[in-house]
Amino acid sequence: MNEKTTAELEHLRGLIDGVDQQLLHLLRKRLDLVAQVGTVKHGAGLPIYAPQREAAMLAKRREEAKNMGIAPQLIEDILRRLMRESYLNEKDVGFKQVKKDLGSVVIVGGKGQLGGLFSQMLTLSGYQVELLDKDDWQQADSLFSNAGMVLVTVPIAITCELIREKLSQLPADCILADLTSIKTEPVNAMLEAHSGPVVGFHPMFGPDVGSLAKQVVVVCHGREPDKYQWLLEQIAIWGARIVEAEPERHDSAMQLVQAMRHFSTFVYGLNLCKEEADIDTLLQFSSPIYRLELAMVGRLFAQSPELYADIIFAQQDSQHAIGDYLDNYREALELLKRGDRDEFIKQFQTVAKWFGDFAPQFQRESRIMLQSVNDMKTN
Ligand SMILES: O=C(O)C(=O)C[C@]1(C(=O)O)C=C[C@@H](O)C=C1
Repeated sequence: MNEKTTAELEHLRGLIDGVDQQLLHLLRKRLDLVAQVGTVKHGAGLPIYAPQREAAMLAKRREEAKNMGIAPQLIEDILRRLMRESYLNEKDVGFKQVKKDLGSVVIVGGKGQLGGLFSQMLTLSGYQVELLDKDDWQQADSLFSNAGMVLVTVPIAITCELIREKLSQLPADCILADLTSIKTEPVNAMLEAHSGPVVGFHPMFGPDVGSLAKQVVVVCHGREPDKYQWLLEQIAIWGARIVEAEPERHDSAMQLVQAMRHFSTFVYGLNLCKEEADIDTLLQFSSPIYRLELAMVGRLFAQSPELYADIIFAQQDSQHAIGDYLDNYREALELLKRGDRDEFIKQFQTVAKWFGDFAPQFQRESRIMLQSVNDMKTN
């Protein structure tokens, strides 16, 4: 680089620094306004997530961006990231308490991660939360006697046994609820153990989400839904979307969504490990989609083996789904071995037709994710 180029670049980069600093001031201003919105919403009991406001705002800003010669997707990306920040900041102001006269909430397994998240959300909403873990059972009776709700979030393998053995003497009007990722057996166990209100939940997210905005919580009704309607409203105020499901329908969908997904991810990691693949080299040669795939597989192994063993082994029926997958894999491998390219293309087209409009939709969504993966690269 000659001196003139260096000087020109330095000058321009100085101007860019100035613009970025102005952006910081604008961000500060926006965060302060969002905090005020949070306080107003907290007072009025409005949900953190306001989808109509978001859609209207994004549409307007996209239009304005276009008129200014700025890519509409750029402002959309920036605003979506900012709104993620809003969900986190608004959360800290606290939430309206829907049910004032509940008594305490006892979270059984409250020292686990998911229990911790629900404890935080309930506390931020003004409820008195008591945590009961395996070492504090001597306090159980006194905690249960004042409980308006008992929320069970222990490993799946011991959930039903714990419900049957430890939760059959709750006050009659106490709500019994659980957060287990399978629903049929825990909901039945709760209905057998307790004669009062019963409800099963499955939060469709991990405990590290930060905010519940836009997350999904599946609810399986047990008994006396009018007694726990307030809780559904409370969860909606936290920003989550409630999806109602019959326990059996939930569990059969979970075989595909969870047990099989996690199992094939496990096998993928197992295969890399047995093949002694060198992750550094794989990353060096990886396209964004492969990096994303590696991240999805690798993140499994950063978590608790017991948790995943529980999820996979809890559903006996998932063996069928996994078996079917293996059969399809084997048949597809035969195709490859036969060199039957035409049949591969035919089957590809059949699947593409079956995906229908979802295929291009997923392509659009994943393009944005892949661009983010690329943005994360530092070398
Ligand atoms: O306008 C609101 O209701 C806000 O909470 C602010 C905001 C934003 O950051 O602009 C954040 C979350 C909502 O989903 C919509 C918009």
